[in-house]
Amino acid sequence: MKQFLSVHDVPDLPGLVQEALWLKQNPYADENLGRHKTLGLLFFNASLRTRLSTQKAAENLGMKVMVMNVTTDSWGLEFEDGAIMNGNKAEHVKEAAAVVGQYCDIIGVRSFPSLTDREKDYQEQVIKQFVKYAGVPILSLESATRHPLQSFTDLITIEETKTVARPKVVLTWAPHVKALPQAVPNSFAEWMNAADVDFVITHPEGYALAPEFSGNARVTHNQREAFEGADFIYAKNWSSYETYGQIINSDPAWMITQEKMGLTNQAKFMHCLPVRRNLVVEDAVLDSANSIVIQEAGNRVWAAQAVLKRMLQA
Ligand SMILES: NCCC[C@H](NC(=O)CCC(=O)O)C(=O)O
Ligand SMILES: NC(=O)OP(=O)(O)O
Repeated sequence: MKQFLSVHDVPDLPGLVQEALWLKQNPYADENLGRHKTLGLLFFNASLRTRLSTQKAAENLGMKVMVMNVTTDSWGLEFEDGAIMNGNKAEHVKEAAAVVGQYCDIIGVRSFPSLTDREKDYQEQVIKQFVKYAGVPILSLESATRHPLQSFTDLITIEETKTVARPKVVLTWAPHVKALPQAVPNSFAEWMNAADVDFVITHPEGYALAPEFSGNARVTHNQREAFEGADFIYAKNWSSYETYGQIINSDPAWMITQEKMGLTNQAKFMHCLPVRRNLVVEDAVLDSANSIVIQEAGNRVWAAQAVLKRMLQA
């Protein structure tokens, strides 16, 4: 793989899933593959899981890792072509990406959307500028519209915990106090549509995902109906795509409760984390035996390791 920005960069999805599950059993099998190779991780936004799991994955492959919180530790970056740089941005991405490319063999980038300019966010300007100017392969650590390492993790977690061959997987919107990106649900939908699962999305009116991501998934505004017979409940808040970046519903009735989990086929509860307790999901669900959020976060290592392995072999 020459880059990892979306599921479209994966030539054989079942093969990559098996690779990640194999690496979970054999974490040090490729400990010399990344010898003398350096991974740079650039964060424009906060992270706990992505930062630590990707670093651990790279170290399991023998890579050296450099991590930078770009917004606080480096120069303000300009992304507009032809900009007259007389404001507070000291460096253009043309130089910055190319320079980091001199030090690193692979560069990971996390950059959230503005949530103010839909067209610009969905053009993925930031990560695409890194692809254009870095001169080395780029790994998405969550971009404006996608979080492929998370979605890949979610798929391997479903694969290792499913009890039926073709599980019913439900992506459900849940309330939140902040306007959050659509990256996680977009990406989850894109990966589930590419996998062999029965995929359903449920959200309040006005929260439809961009059609390029929801694809042919079944969509319902009736959360209880969606939960019936589900094998996996994947909860996530997102801000509206239609009324771009806005919170247009905060109805607590959409919170995930034990009572609603009772409608399912003893579904496993999933969330990418961080999650706000008793707002998105009640304590009783997160603390139940059916919650697999910690296992899911643990699997971030194996997803990242499988992807980095393929990128090193490219
Ligand atoms: N990387 C996983 C999710 C990151 C981000 N969540 C957040 O910003 C939560 C922030 C808060 O709860 O204050 C999101 O939804 O895309
Ligand atoms: N799920 C996830 O990406 O977590 P972080 O934002 O903490 O990296």
